[in-house]
Amino acid sequence: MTSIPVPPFPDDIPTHPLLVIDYELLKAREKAEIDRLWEAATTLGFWYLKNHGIDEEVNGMFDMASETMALPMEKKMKYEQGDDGVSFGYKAAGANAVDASGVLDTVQFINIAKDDALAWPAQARRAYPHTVNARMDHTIQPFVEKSIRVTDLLLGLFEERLGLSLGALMTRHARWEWSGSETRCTYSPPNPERQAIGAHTDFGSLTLLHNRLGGLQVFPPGSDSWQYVKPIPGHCICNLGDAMSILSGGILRSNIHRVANPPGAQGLLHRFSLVYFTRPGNSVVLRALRDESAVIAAAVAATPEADRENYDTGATSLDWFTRRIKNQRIANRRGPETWMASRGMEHTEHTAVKV
Ligand SMILES: O=C(O)CCC(=O)C(=O)O
Ligand SMILES: [Fe+2]
Repeated sequence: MTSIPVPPFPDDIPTHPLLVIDYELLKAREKAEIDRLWEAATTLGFWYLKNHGIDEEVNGMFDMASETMALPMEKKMKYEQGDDGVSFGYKAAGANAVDASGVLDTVQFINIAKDDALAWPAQARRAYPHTVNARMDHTIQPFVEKSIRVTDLLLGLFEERLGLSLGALMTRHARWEWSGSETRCTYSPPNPERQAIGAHTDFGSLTLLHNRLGGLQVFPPGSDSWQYVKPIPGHCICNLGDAMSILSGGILRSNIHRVANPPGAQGLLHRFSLVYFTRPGNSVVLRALRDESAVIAAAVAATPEADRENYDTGATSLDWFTRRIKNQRIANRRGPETWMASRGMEHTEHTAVKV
């Protein structure tokens, strides 16, 4: 599927510009580039990353996604993630709500735990369809390894800028600790009427997203509308999730986003996307690290009293993740309150309503 040409993203549709950050310059510790990363991370919390070196593995992952999604439904359902708040495995279309009124999503996922990719050929967390197993060692493992390498560099840079000691974030994302970190392939058929994925902030720390078609939209701070983020070949879209916002006392931004039908002629195509989510180790308590950084302590002190409790959740990463996944599942829905119970750091005025 990598060679199928796609119609271009329309040029008459407004898009939200993101800063383009060069991974090679970050690796070389170029101060000007690290400054731009910091600007992106503390304003919108989204940026493009070029020269990440994952392209070949990304192509293989898209092939794995189409092979997996083409399996008969009863095969895929054998690996369904279930309703208990675990996200590894397959998710069928319509298993999650996209808003408080309970409208159903249109997206399918295959989510593969970082712990399974690294443990292969042993099984850590769960079993997967043969289309996944067949590509574990030459596609999925290298993709996960490279995604971890990129993520570790970014976490190290954030540690420094946040005034944390060396390893303060890294040890909270240790590769050996079981976590919700996973790679996800998404598939959604054309549907101009419905959202593929409802408005949300990401649950974990850092997301690396490889998009070929449009459809991703952000709701920028201070804006009054959803805006598309245009895919750029060879550039991944990075964004920060709730855990980084909480650990940093709100200095790093976890911005709300969703997936709508791709615009223009792209809207007639079947959409696949590929994500690597880094989430803290299961045991990590989600609270601002104010006792480890004067910068973070000052940020929390400057937060309005009513919002300060957001930075001391009392939840472990596992609790946080399980609650959010579980309460999105339509099978667990009792009413709008179930959707609200799935919420994290979303700016709530934009999340419960259809905009
Ligand atoms: O498919 C996309 O463009 C974004 C997916 C996403 O936001 C997610 O899976 O959390
Ligand atoms: Fe997301």
